[in-house]
Amino acid sequence: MPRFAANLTMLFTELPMQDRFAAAAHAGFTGVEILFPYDIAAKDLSRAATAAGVEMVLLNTPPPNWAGGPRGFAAEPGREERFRHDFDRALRFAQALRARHIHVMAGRAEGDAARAVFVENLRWAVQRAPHASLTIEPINRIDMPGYFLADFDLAAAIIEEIGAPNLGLQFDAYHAQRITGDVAGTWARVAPHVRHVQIAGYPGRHEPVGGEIDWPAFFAMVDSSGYRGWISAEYNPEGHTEAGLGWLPRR
Ligand SMILES: O=C(O)C(=O)[C@H](O)CO
Ligand SMILES: [Mg+2]
Repeated sequence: MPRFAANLTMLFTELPMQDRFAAAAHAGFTGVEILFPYDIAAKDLSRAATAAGVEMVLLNTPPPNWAGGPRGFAAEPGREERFRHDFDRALRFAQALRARHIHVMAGRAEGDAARAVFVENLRWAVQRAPHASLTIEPINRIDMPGYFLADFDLAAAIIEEIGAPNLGLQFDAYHAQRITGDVAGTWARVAPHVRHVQIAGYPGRHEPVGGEIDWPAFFAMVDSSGYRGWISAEYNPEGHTEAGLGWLPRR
């Protein structure tokens, strides 16, 4: 059975960030992720994670603008220097937090030049951080207009092309359903590349309960595929976070 992590950027927002670690542990999560942790000193976040006894699972490459700013530069021609600077910053945070994965965000771009730059930047990153685990995540363009990586087959092709042991796929079931309408079929195609999973109900991006995704079947499929990584709850709670955690196994 995979382990469950709480995305602290979206869950437990009733509390200040440092208090969300303990709240997640109390609720039954054994791991946490933060999309953009850069506003708080890494040592303070690390202390909170250690005190709560939770593992830091993932963070994103900057910039840290969750409120609608750019979402990375890895696929943007002409922004290679900025990408490398941001990547090194993410690496420092990931090392300080002992984070398992770094999600390399592609940013807004399109076309062959963007694909080539994305591949080139990822090749640089996997060599720059051979001991880090890097992920790329297809994100739907309705929620994130213009985002370069919005195709699971393209992500799988790029991972195969680069062929690095420290690069894999971040499979967000919400985006998979929104992009393809077939989360199960998409999983079946790309499962060998998956090294991190995120979940949210579709439609609505709330708790993984009901809606278009058959959650018991999804968890059974992920489990039987041999995936042994983390499944992270990355959704906007309908109400109070705690009140919506009935879906979490082993509580
Ligand atoms: O939007 C998502 O699903 C993500 O996981 C991104 O990391 C958000 O920036
Ligand atoms: Mg996601």
